[in-house]
Amino acid sequence: MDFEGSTASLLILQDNAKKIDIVTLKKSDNTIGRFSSKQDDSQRPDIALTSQFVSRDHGCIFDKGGRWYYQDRGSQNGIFIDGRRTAHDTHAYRLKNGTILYIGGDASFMKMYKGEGVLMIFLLGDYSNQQWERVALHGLLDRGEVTVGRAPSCDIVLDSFSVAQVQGIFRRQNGGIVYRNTAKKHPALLDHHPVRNDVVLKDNDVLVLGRVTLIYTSGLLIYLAPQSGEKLTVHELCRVVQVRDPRQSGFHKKEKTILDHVNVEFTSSELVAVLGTSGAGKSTFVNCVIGYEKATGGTVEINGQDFNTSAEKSLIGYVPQMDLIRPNLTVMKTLEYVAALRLNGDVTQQERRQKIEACLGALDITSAKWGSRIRELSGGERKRVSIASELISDPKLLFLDEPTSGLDPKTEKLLVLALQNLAHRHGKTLIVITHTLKNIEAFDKILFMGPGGRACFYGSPDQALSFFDVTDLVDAYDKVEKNVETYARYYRSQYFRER
Ligand SMILES: Nc1ncnc2c1ncn2[C@@H]1O[C@H](COP(=O)(O)OP(=O)(O)OP(=O)(O)O)[C@@H](O)[C@H]1O
Repeated sequence: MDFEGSTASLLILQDNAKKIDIVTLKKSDNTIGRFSSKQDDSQRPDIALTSQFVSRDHGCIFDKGGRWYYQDRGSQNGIFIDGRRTAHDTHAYRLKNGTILYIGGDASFMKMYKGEGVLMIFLLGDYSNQQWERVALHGLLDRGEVTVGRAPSCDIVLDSFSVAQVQGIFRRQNGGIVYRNTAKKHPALLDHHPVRNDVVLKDNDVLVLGRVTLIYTSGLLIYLAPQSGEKLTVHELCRVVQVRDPRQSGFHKKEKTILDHVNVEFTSSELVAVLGTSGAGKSTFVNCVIGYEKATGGTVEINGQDFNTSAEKSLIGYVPQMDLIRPNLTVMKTLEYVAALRLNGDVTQQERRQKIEACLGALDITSAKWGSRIRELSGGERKRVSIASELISDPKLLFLDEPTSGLDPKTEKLLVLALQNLAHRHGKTLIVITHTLKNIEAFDKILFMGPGGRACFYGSPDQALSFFDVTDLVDAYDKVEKNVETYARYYRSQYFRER
């Protein structure tokens, strides 16, 4: 199985940000150490740093069971992880998306000492081909206040809907630089704390505006606007419910596991089918992931952060089986209502219209249909409008409950192709509960659930055929039903071995 989503990178700033590197991490140990050109190349660590504060064999970063960790290797100065010093121990520290690692001589949080410390930011995803933006903030401030936001009129434009039109202002004050977050509905975070009123920026501060992370260092702002690349990690997800015990009289209850330690990782731009016999736990799985039903164990993380507490919750959309759109509204009015509800107040009329048209376009709903009432549409068209309206808030992951049920074969195929288009051309990840195997070859991955809410397989349709040793996937249902324990145990061991 291919779990490409566990790729991670390290952004490294050295020499007062004169040198910026991005390293794609291997899953096994990535050794970190000091290295100079005078040393023998065979001693070169994977992450070779030049700072005098770095020990020759400082520490290492590795992946274990789909999670990333930093472990010290007896370094002299230790390391700061998100501002906390973790010197002289060999505990493995969990790294999450955006974790800041700093090696330096000064005990105050991440202050570069004569520019010789090293600032590193751990990022989930592969950023090797992306360009980091650098803005000379000091220079811009010579001309007065500097605005930052989504609007093209801002001095620093962050092209992301997660950022407000005008998110905040930088200005000079008493020789320092102050950031004020002016967008009340869009809080900013500075080194993981919400920004209230004015904050004075220090070297190597990490400012998070929406989903954009900016590093302030040596008068520069360095940032990478987020692309697609969201990752949803489901870890040991369980749901146990109380049911009436038929062996006992009265109201005696017993526990029933309807979702049993499910582990799976969804990555961007994939169309995923959730398959399984009736009652296998497909809906329970999806409902627990999106938080509609309460999981009794396990975690759901998006980009390495707990999904339930994460501001990234808006990254997920859900299209129920029953369309919630109102039959008497036109297609355009339907989307306008959703846009008014979901988009921030500072989105202009023009931006809103562009967004609506882009969502309709992504589902191939041509302008000829924009004035039609929902009740005048075919089942397939109605479903497309439902999906388009869910796209308004720009979710990166979209869960759909049997979107093709009740559609004729031709419409069904067209809808599946539209879903595939959303995944491959628009960078969405779609997780689709389905009972039908028609068009299954259009899906990138299959999550096969077995009775008792057990995950039995996750991989491509072709891999599923060889895995279950069948020529038609329909025969896998029977095999899973009869051997759920074996498949579930095998899946689990494979999953953890490959991470
Ligand atoms: N709140 C609950 N209390 C008791 N049992 C439940 C509860 N919710 C779901 N179940 C049971 O858990 C099992 C899984 O249900 P779920 O709806 O997730 O299955 P499914 O695979 O989506 O089924 P279908 O394909 O028929 O929609 C079923 O046996 C169901 O009866």
